[in-house]
Amino acid sequence: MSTTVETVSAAARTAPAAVIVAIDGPSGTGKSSTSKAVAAKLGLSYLDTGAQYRAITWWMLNNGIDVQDAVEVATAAGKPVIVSGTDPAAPTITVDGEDAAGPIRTQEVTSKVSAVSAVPEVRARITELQRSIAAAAEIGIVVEGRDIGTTVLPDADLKIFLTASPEARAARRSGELKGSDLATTKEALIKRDTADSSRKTSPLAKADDAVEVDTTDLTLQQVIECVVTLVEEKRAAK
Ligand SMILES: Nc1ncnc2c1ncn2[C@@H]1O[C@H](COP(=O)(O)OP(=O)(O)O)[C@@H](O)[C@H]1O
Ligand SMILES: Nc1ccn([C@@H]2O[C@H](COP(=O)(O)OP(=O)(O)O)[C@@H](O)[C@H]2O)c(=O)n1
Repeated sequence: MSTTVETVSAAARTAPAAVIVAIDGPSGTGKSSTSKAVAAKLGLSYLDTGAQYRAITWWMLNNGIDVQDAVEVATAAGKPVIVSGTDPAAPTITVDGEDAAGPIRTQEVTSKVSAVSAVPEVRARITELQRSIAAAAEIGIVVEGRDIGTTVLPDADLKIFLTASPEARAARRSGELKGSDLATTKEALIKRDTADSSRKTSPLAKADDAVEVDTTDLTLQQVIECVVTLVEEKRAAK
């Protein structure tokens, strides 16, 4: 009996303390790439909250919901079952048991997601899901989105707010979307940022205690190293 207790307390002494990292910012600033790499490097879980808002939007579109009708969206918000896999090497997302990783990235979902994510009932549902996933991450988690530092996890150990010029962000995004026009991509991106920043319920915003990192002139590797250093400092101080 005493051996078990001693073994457990020895393990507790050597295990790194769970660390919660919130990474927010507009589209194309490098949140997903940075968060995945940092989580993989430090052995943490990873949660892409944008994928969850995309997943609920995809479900609404598939189920004949008028996404411009906030009342209709609010009424349906509790129906889909969204499950996120938090391994940074292979993050997954399913809706009612169906793999949604591909379909949530279509232009149609991208152009509709801001309307759905602005509905308070949608945010309440997804926020609750995000908090339960973060609470279950024993070693810690990197959670990326728009309102993680301000609303979802206001007590996070470390909050990062990534920014970059609209030109840099549009160039990165159109590099991903084969054959897309830079000006159109930039316009769509600015429109979505404006909608996300101006909604009433938990808009895209930098938390007062977040560290702002402008990634415009940084390589992805530099951003990853910067965030890894900040997390390690927080871990050491715990
Ligand atoms: N600092 C950077 N420099 C150049 N390209 C980057 C940088 N950060 C991310 N990228 C690239 O930009 C694209 C968008 O990055 P992503 O991580 O998806 O951004 P977000 O999650 O903020 O929308 C990806 O193709 C990624 O590889
Ligand atoms: N925490 C979050 C994350 C995303 N979102 C919404 O989900 C959309 C898609 O997020 P995303 O992270 O996949 O977007 P990209 O950065 O990939 O373009 C955003 O434009 C927001 O409308 C949100 O409202 N709150």
